[in-house]
Amino acid sequence: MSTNVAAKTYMNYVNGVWKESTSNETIASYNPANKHEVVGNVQNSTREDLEEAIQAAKQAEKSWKKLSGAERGNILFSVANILENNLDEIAETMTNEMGKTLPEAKGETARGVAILRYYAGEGMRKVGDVIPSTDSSALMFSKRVPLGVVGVITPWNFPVAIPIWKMAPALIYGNTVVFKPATEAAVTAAKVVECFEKAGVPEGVINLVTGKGSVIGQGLADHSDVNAVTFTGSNQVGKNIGSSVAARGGKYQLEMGGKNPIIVAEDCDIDLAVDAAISGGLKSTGQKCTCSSRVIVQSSIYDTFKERLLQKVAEIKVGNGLDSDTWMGPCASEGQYNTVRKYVQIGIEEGAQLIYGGDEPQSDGLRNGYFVNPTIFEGVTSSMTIAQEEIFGPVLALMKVDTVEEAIDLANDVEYGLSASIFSKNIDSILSFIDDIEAGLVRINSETAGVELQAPFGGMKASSSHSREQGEAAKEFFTTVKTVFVKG
Ligand SMILES: NC(=O)C1=CN([C@@H]2O[C@H](COP(=O)(O)OP(=O)(O)OC[C@H]3O[C@@H](n4cnc5c(N)ncnc54)[C@H](OP(=O)(O)O)[C@@H]3O)[C@@H](O)[C@H]2O)C=CC1
Ligand SMILES: O=C(O)CCC(=O)C(=O)O
Repeated sequence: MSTNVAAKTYMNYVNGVWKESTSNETIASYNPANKHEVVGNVQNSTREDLEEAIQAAKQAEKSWKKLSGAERGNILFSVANILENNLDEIAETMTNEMGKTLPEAKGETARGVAILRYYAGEGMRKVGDVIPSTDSSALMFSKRVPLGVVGVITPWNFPVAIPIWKMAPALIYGNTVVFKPATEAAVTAAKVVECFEKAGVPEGVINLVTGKGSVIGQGLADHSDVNAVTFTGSNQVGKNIGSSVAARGGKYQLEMGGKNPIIVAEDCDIDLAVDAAISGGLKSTGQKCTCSSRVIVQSSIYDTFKERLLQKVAEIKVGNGLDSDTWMGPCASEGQYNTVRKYVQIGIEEGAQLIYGGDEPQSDGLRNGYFVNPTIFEGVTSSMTIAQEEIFGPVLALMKVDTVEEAIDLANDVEYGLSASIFSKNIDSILSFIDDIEAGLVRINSETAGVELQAPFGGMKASSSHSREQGEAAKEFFTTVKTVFVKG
């Protein structure tokens, strides 16, 4: 493990105390825009550290769940205010640590603030229903109660918003949390947890344990005192976590990949569709599970669409996310960079035509980062790897079809079903799309990415474990129901 002495070292947060791992080892987190710069060091934790955190969370749940929803909500309102006051610093850390541009990082942090306020308000809303009993002298009602200890395992691509959209609902409904962030975004995660500490969240209610996924993530999945696990990340890891938690009777929720299509119908506003393909496919360097990666275009407008797309993509400025003129930052890590390069090569070998990018920007200032240019393939068919597998990079695959029906069939011809969009002015095409598309997020004349915190979020098919996150849907996952029968 490498520790950089010049960079700050961040501790675990266990039972209200910032503490070192029993391993006495740290892991350095590097800036993907400059691989020689260490953003911070985080603890390389052990199962012993995790055990302490889980027991602290178990103990704390007894009193946390006894607070009223309004009391827990007031604490979350304070966390929101503290996060808002530290927005610039946290966003800058995010940009340094995983590469997204500063405006995107600020937008995401502001979204974290809004999510916290939404769930803080949830503390004043109902947690049950009165149900008429067949016995006229009895009172029957349902009451939602917390699950207990929740393990939160998150990825690096939304290092503020995803942890908050899992932890805020877990906490407001009375659960306690053990949080294992992605190692590549663990410094940002520590700064988010500092906001919870400063807001006075009682000891043990939220615990941060950084370290390897195979040790800490798997440890959460296996531990019988962890009542539920919520995960966002890759399909492979998600499936393993799901089966580990299910094997011991725990509850789990998985949000995983996407291979999201955007259908460009011949009657659409082509400029709008071009903007959506670029924004939905290339923002955040294509590292969103909701990113558009397949652009399915009707043949009658294909050439016009392609020409305008190429014109606009040529205007994209790749660079360090902190520079104000950068539109697209680096890949988040060497691993992601290698993955993108690998898929570009596979695309070429399988016969797709590379019509833009596929290489790296040549500017001297970018030599030390994991930069790639936006990339466009055409002549992509559904059997090709780049039409089937999640790349998680700035790569668009253009596919040509004759009809909207053909487009919808092609759109559905993947194992994933997270988000899908159509650009059309024809109400029949739009209604068929809404009915027939296999996706949890169905977007009309709007890009595939972009999630609203008050609405259910999740996918069909291999994209999720069929549950939904965010909005009121979170209540389903983070609580269980008691049916109470009272006879006087
Ligand atoms: N749906 C989405 O939003 C995301 C999808 N992905 C997809 O996954 C690919 C790989 O990205 P990657 O970061 O490796 O995603 P992972 O699924 O490996 O990581 C997600 C989280 O799971 C943890 N983890 C890793 N291995 C295990 C394990 N064996 N048991 C329990 N937890 C584990 C990670 O910890 P640690 O960081 O320590 O490894 C991280 O906290 C991407 O290229 C992309 O296709 C990635 C991120 C988000
Ligand atoms: O599109 C978004 O805002 C959310 C994307 C997301 O949840 C993810 O990439 O994991």
